[in-house]
Amino acid sequence: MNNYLPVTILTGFLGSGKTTLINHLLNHNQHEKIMIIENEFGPINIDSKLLKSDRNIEILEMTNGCICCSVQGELISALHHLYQRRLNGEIAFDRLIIETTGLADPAPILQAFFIDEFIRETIQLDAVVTLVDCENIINDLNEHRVIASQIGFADRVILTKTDRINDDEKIIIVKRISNINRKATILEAKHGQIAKSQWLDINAFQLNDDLHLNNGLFIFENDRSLTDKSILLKSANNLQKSYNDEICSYLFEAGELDLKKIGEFTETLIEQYGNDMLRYKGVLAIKDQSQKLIVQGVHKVVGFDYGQQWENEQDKVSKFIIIGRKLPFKELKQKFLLTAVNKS
Ligand SMILES: Nc1nc2c(ncn2[C@@H]2O[C@H](COP(=O)(O)OP(=O)(O)OP(=O)(O)O)[C@@H](O)[C@H]2O)c(=O)[nH]1
Repeated sequence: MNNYLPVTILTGFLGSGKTTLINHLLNHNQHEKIMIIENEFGPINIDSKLLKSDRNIEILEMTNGCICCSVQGELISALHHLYQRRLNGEIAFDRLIIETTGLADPAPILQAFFIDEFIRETIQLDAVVTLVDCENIINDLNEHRVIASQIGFADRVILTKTDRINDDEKIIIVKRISNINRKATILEAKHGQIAKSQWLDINAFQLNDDLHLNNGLFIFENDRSLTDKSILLKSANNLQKSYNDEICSYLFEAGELDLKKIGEFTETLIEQYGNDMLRYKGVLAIKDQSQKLIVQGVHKVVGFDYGQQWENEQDKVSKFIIIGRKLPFKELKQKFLLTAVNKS
């Protein structure tokens, strides 16, 4: 065991299948030891009873309230404590999963990883994984705002209970989720069955140039390569329904950009709208620069870095995606386009 400690935030509304997924992971992952932080409302944590006790699992329960509103500080000190005990050899585990209560907005949980310097430097936030209960999602989305937020923050959305719906219903659900979050890869798990490589060790918070935009459901052909299950969605092309979800994806595209102008645009954007920007990522082509400029952020926490080289001139297209709450899309698009270099 080394000091490297990856953390996955697992969210999903009440009954969406979080415990079922973890149980499946534990049954098929004998080599790794997993620490789980569970957070439920109320004084008794029922979930830990449902999780099969196993040698390769330790559960830390946080039952004083919801992580998201009252115990962010408690989460931070729990993370410090766990890390230190692991370092001292008092407990051994290879990864940590934070299973949130179904009612939690992931924002404050995510923020804990950025606001605390010690955590930022020692613990690697791997990804936010959100489960969606396909049997109930359409009704629940309209009634519980937190679900759109859980989907909006996700790097992976895993559909559950797909055995309870037909393909047409699945298409509608996939479209609705894509409308909210076009950056997350949408996958499927029946009764928790999904390979761990599909939702663990994603490295979603590393500054890399992977800006994968989803248009549908994905399956993994082998361990890592994603294949668009487009057949399922072709029949849905005429489904042009627009949704009124508060949170949705905004995509900006242009050619080469002026570094100073895009810097100013991003700064103003974050200053004005950072609170309403759940996640965002840009892979940008900068004039006279052979490397891709990567921008990635959560609310007002943003990181910039140069990534790989562009392979050839024709590929130099700048893409910037924001998953946000009620942003003035037309106005922002116009401002983004103004940062482009005029080629004439
Ligand atoms: N039909 C069907 N049922 C499922 C599937 N996945 C989970 N379930 C069932 O859904 C119910 C809720 O699953 P849990 O894993 O307890 O969900 P949870 O997200 O941990 O629930 P909370 O802790 O209440 O938020 C259980 O009865 C599961 O057996 C699935 O793919 N298909």
